[in-house]
Amino acid sequence: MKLPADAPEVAPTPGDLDKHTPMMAQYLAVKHQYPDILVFYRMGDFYELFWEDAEKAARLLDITLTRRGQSAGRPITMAGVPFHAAETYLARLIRMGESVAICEQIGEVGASKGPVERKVVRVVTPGTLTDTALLHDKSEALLLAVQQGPRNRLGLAWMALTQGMVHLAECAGDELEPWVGRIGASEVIYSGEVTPAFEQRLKALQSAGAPSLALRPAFQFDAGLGQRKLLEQLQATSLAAWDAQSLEQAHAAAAALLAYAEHTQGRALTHVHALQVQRDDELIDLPQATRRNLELVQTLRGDDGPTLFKLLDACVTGMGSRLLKCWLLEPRRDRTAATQRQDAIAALREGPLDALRGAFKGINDIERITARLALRQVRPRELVGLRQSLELAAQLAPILASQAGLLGEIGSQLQAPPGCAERLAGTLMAEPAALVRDGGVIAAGCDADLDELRAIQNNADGFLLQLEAQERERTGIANLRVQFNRVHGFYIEVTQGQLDKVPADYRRRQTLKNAERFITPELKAFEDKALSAQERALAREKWLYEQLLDELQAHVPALTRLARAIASLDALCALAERSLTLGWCRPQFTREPGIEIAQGRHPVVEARLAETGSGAFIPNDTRLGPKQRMQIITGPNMGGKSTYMRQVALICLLASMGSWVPARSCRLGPMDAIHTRIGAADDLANAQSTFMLEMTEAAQILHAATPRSLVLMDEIGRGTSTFDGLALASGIAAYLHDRTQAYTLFATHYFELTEFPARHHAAVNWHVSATESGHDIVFLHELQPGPASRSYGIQVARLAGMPAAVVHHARHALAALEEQQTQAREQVDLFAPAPEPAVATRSPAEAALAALDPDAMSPREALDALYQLKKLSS
Ligand SMILES: Nc1ncnc2c1ncn2[C@@H]1O[C@H](COP(=O)(O)OP(=O)(O)OP(=O)(O)O)[C@@H](O)[C@H]1O
Repeated sequence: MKLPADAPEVAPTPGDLDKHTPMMAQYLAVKHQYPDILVFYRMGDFYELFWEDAEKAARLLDITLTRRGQSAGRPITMAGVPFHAAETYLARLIRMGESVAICEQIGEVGASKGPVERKVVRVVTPGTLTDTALLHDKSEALLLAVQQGPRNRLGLAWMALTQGMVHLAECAGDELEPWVGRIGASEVIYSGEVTPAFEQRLKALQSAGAPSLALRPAFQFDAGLGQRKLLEQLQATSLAAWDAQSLEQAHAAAAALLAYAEHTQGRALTHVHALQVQRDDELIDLPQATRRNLELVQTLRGDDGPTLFKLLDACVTGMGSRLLKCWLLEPRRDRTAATQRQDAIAALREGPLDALRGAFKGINDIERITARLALRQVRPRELVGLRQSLELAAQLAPILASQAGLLGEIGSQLQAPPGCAERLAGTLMAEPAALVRDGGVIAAGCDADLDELRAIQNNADGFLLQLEAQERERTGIANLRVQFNRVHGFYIEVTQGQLDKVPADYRRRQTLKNAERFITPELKAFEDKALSAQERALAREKWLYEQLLDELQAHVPALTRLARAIASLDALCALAERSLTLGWCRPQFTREPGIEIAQGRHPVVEARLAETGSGAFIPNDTRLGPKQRMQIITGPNMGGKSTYMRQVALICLLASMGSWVPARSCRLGPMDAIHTRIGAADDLANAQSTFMLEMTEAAQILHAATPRSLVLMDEIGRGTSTFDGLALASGIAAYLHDRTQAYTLFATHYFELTEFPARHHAAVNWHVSATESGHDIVFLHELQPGPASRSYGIQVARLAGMPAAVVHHARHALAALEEQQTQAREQVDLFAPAPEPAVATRSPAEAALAALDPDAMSPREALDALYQLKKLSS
């Protein structure tokens, strides 16, 4: 991997191209167009990288760096990856957030003087992946474009290239982080003209482990162009049908999004013809912290499981899994879709479930194959997969024949485009070669010319045997052989001892140690015919394949529709299967506010307990409404407080996505957000301490929550001294109770807080039960009314294997502390209303200054504001 000692080379600038070898000049011209990303430059069976690219690739991929020859007097450092293994290397680079321009040989070798013509055919970037081998089959690779508009507005446009749908949204400038977090893009593009502060925020997102960033020219972020491009993609005359006509900033982002996507694919996006506008008041808000704390798609340790999604994902197809994940992460406030899904689950449970799930087996990822077809990247074997899938999909619609509602609607969309499967079957071999360029892809009988060319090749064997017999007889050489190899073509081989019998018309082709190889005019003529037949057959196959792709383009919209219908059906079947297997019930939506759950369970903990045989899960009830909005939950460590709170949130989320829920019954009023403040991990990357993070998250919740939000507060205040923590916890509880009025589950170890309900009418004490048996503690995990009598911390420490001396010491210390506290207690009233804070009066200039947003101002506006301030302060 390391170069021989002397210095790394810096790539020469293209200014002095004529001093370079023709090939390096060609390379440098390509590299000049892609200065910031790696260029894979095709040379025969390898993709080569040069100079800095080579050094970077050698470092990232641990491949050998070599030095070969010179160009313009400088040694050429290079590193290469074999063409056939390129995908593995690409996948690794993409995972590291790198992008790669793939430069292929497009001209014929020897067609002209100088190097073969080469061209960048596509750019592989983390957010624009379409290659099945590079994609995770259960998640999308999303590209997001962000436009920083005036007046503190942001425009967002995003898409998965394999889906063909553009999403648009606009939000306030300070909402960038939650939106980017929610969208979960793999790559974010932004204009070269954003303010430095804005760019800094994007970079901070990136360092928090999120997407890779790409800077794009400012002129591409053009609202007018965006609107035109969207209309073109949608083949519509107005965006009004999507209620998207006034989203100017989002249009600007869409312009850059589509331009970048086209640029990476090297062609127009003919499969993109769907649009969805997302408004933040349409979805139930699941902030990043909530997704993380509830372990929806990733555990707190960053693993794929056990998570709620992993438990839910009984889908048979990748398309189904991806859609299910989307339902889970984007539940809607409006319950229409959720109710339709619940109805569908009920109907599936009644009958067609097993038949449908059986029929999904063997169906390939039609969605991704279709996108690759539209981008003309599809491989022969994927098309054979598509054909098989279309045949299998034909069995689905009859199973849904008698269904109404959502299932009936899906059933009507399960139509394969007429003639498509037949066309594929008639054109492609049943087991074609991996790549068209190798031949062996187009079926026999599909094209008369191809059949004829193949016949010439196939007849070669017969011809050679016949020629061999004829020549043996003519020359009397019994061991004469007529053969073929790739390098030398056809030849007649005669061993040393027989050379005197060689006739005059034999021309020498090659001399070996023990034999000579010859060619005759007759064999030469045959060779020309056979070799040209082979070349022509390959060219013909390529042409026929292109014809097939041309023809299939017309089916792309229908195939996309079919893929979506199968994905929905698969996701619904998964939910129905889960509801049956895990014993879930159908939740009821109500107009009145409230959360009522009878015998609720935490689905993931319950599954874990069942898996490990560690006993049954103890169900618990929940009742929250306008009169009882807040539960103060106390009880021992390990008692089940966190589990209980999370289970309430998960049940609400499952219900809102349209799933059935782990409970005996559930009634759910309107809901707009689920906020959680649970546990804390230091965010060292962003230089935030545990306590700072805890307070930041809590503050965000207090600002964002509404009476329709569910708030989970787990042990708030524990990150600082007891008094600070207790004082803050009581302040936060009072704010949530009096002002925010959200449904709140408030778990705490501060016993003082159990006095809170006495002064706050909508709060009530609950505790998780435990009993003592001797010195040991037994957790009952049952939620009971009233405060916990004690905390059992010392017993839990003993269970955890704490040395006996420490436990003994702790018992004594505890007794002393408790005595001291009883004496001090009466003097402090934690919940006495605090006097109103003195509000410092602001001068008019200060007020005007506070209202300014420098990020959103043009230089002209900034100057005007400065004059205005000067006037106010004089
Ligand atoms: N309802 C239940 N039924 C059965 N087991 C449960 C139940 N609730 C919790 N458990 C078990 O107890 C363990 C501890 O639960 P949990 O983390 O919720 O306790 P906690 O009260 O929040 O503890 P701490 O205060 O230390 O955070 C869980 O991992 C689970 O195995």
